[in-house]
Amino acid sequence: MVLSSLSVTIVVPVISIIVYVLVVGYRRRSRINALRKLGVAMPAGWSWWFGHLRVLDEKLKKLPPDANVYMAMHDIVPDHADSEVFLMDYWPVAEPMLMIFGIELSHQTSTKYDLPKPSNQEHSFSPIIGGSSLITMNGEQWKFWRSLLNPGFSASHMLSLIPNIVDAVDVFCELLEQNANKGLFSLDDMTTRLAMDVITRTTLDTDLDNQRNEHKFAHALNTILNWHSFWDPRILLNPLRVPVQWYYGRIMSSFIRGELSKRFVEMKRSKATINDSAASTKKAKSVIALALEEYITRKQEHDKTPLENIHLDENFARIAANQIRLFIFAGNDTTATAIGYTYHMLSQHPTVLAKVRSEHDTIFGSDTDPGALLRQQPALINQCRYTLAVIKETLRLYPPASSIRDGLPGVSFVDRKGTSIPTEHLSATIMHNYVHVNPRLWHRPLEFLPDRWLVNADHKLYPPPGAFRPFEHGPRNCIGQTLVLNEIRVALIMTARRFYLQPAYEEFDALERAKEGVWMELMRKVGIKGKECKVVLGERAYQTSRSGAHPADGYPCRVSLVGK
Ligand code: HEM
Repeated sequence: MVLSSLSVTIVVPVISIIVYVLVVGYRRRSRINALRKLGVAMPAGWSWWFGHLRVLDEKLKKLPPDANVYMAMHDIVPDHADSEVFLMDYWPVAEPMLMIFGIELSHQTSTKYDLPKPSNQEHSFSPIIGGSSLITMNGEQWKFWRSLLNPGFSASHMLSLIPNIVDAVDVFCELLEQNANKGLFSLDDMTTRLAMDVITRTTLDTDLDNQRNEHKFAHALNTILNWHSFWDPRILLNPLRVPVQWYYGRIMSSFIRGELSKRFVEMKRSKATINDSAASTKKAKSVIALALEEYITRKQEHDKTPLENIHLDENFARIAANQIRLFIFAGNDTTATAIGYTYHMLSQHPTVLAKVRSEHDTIFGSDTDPGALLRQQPALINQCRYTLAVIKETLRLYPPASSIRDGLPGVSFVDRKGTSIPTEHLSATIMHNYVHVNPRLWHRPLEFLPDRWLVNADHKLYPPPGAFRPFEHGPRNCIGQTLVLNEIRVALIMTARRFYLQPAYEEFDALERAKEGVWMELMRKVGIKGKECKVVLGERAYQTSRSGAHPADGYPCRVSLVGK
């Protein structure tokens, strides 16, 4: 009797789970079949049991294990040039996804239908960001926060923050000088620390001095990121992951909440003394200070609350802290990568580097301190048109991010062949890497040609509207794009004529081989261990899957002083 009730307790749930999996599985597989019948493009090799996972696995096997997963699409993309989209079915691991690499479908995703951010994104980002934030919000909540934060990122306000960037780049120069004519160092590590200092200075008005010594806040974020993955079961199932991320999340949170409270008190004080000339000639306000100012103004005007009675509402403070964590997360790796690849491109194209230097000589003079000039006249960066062209061309070839959205019931895309694709139950990703080198859109797509950003609209090289989208288009475009373009320009203006940076991968690989020892060498010689693939599409500094698509192995590099 006991045995039979026990078996009922075990067998019934097990059978229910199996039936549930079969029913859900059947329904999902049938949807893919229906899409196939509609003519939706998808790579060959689809299986009823594993969707396109085996196709993906075959492609990934040809790449280094840390290569960016989008690289696996390289052979598949040309097969779908007529539709400029294909469906990858990640069953049973994830939702099927439309992989987009044309302008029209990108426009439908980001602008025409402005599809929502994936519903599970908030949960995946939560250990890093702490909860709800701009990048995962939708609807009215997103509108409220975006309108509050937009003024802080406006072009004119960003210009007023150039001196903060110059301060951080000054430290970067000091560290490059210390490394000059010495051993190998990781450029990626240095640009990541620089980007962190710039973001915290500009968004929070806090100097972490993280470039000289890793700050506890940066350490906490890096540790959380090291324990984070969107998909890797080895990380996700590790029982230590949750407590580690919780512990370091608390460190980040308490630091930001402390800084936020300080800024709030400062803002109230400055508002109370608004007519005091000493207060009004203060230095430029950080992004969050402007948001707090707007928050106080709204409280005063809408709720008629007197200034002295305004307090930082707990709910507002919690989400504001998440927004700052988001800025630091969204802006740190991506910007660091963009700076690093810009130096890489200059190192590979000496004539371009010469033109950049000559532009800086013309605008800043050949023997002045460009940092000091920029502090006084930040608008000078807008005269550096060729420098900007170099940065854009780098972002075209090495975009650090992509865009993922959820489909909606009733919304159908139309691909270039005219096929209608119902988006319900699908996700859609705009693959910047492939939109940016789509040969239908770009002339000489794989070549690094900054001049394409300076030619007239009737020139063959002229970029077609909507084809360049590293920061995405539409209402959910990147709020930090002006900051990024300013930061890289300032970095180049202050370094390009002073330093000469060269990648040192061959040397790095030789050192790594030497560390492996005799045993591994023997295994390779007899063929037990295969030859390691370290190049992707001819590039040793290939983009990896680390958030922001960092260059492989941290971009080992050497630096020397120009003319010495
Ligand atoms: C090279 C550097 C950067 C690149 C390539 C980049 C790229 C992007 C892209 C593609 C999106 C849209 C994502 C989507 O559609 O799902 C985005 C959104 C966003 N980015 Fe950036 N980003 C960069 C730097 C920054 C910086 C420095 C900040 C902040 C200081 C920042 C803050 C944000 C935020 C808050 C959003 C969400 C905007 C919204 O949904 O309203 N990003 N970024």
